[in-house]
Amino acid sequence: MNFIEYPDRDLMMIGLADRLSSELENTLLTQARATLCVPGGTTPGPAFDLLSASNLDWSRVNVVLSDERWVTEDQPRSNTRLLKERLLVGNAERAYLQRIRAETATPEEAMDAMIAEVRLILPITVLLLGMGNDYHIASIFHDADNFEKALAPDAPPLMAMRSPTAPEPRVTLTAPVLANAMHTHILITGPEKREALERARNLSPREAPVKLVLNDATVHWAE
Ligand SMILES: O=C1O[C@H](COP(=O)(O)O)[C@@H](O)[C@H](O)[C@H]1O
Repeated sequence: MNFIEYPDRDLMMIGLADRLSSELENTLLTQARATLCVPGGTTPGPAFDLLSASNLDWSRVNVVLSDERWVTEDQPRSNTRLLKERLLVGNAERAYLQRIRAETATPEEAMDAMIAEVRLILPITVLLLGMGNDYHIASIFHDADNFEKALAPDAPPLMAMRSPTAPEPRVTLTAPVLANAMHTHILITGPEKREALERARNLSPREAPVKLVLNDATVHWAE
């Protein structure tokens, strides 16, 4: 694990956006396309604002969420809504959005079609993840119904998840896909998440899902 502590959140978002942009740009020197995977939630918005202005050839970039809450896009908790409002604007409007949300009542009804589409944009070139205080990454919650299945080496790339601590059904990219990313970054803020991260270092992936990717990740933290 590489841990970067920044003097404040603004500088962290600038440093992170620069880093993600450089990694995508370098990949596009040798590959036709690159895939950027990003989290939802409350933390990454300012990094998205900066990244969306980056002077990349966004028409060659696939963007996919690490996970989605099964809510409609008009809901504030929709991660797709966050992406559309904060990342896929400006220069980044030309990126291809691989959706992991469909207009079906349950994730299961759309799962086979979404899995087939997600496979087309793998592997992930640049992975940005958030982390909850309970150590979850994407929507891999240790108390979720499909937790063990999502950790299996032969897990499909996308799975439905239901956790007693999550108010709605979720879909999430699974452990093999996340662990196979070329570049991995974790974005966290505040003392509680830093303490959780320190604890996670001595836990197993079953106790702390962040451990699935932590060893190879760069963690970006500011108070
Ligand atoms: O529910 C989610 O939570 C995590 C962490 O979110 P944050 O609000 O604490 O930044 C996020 O990474 C994930 O994508 C999201 O669906």
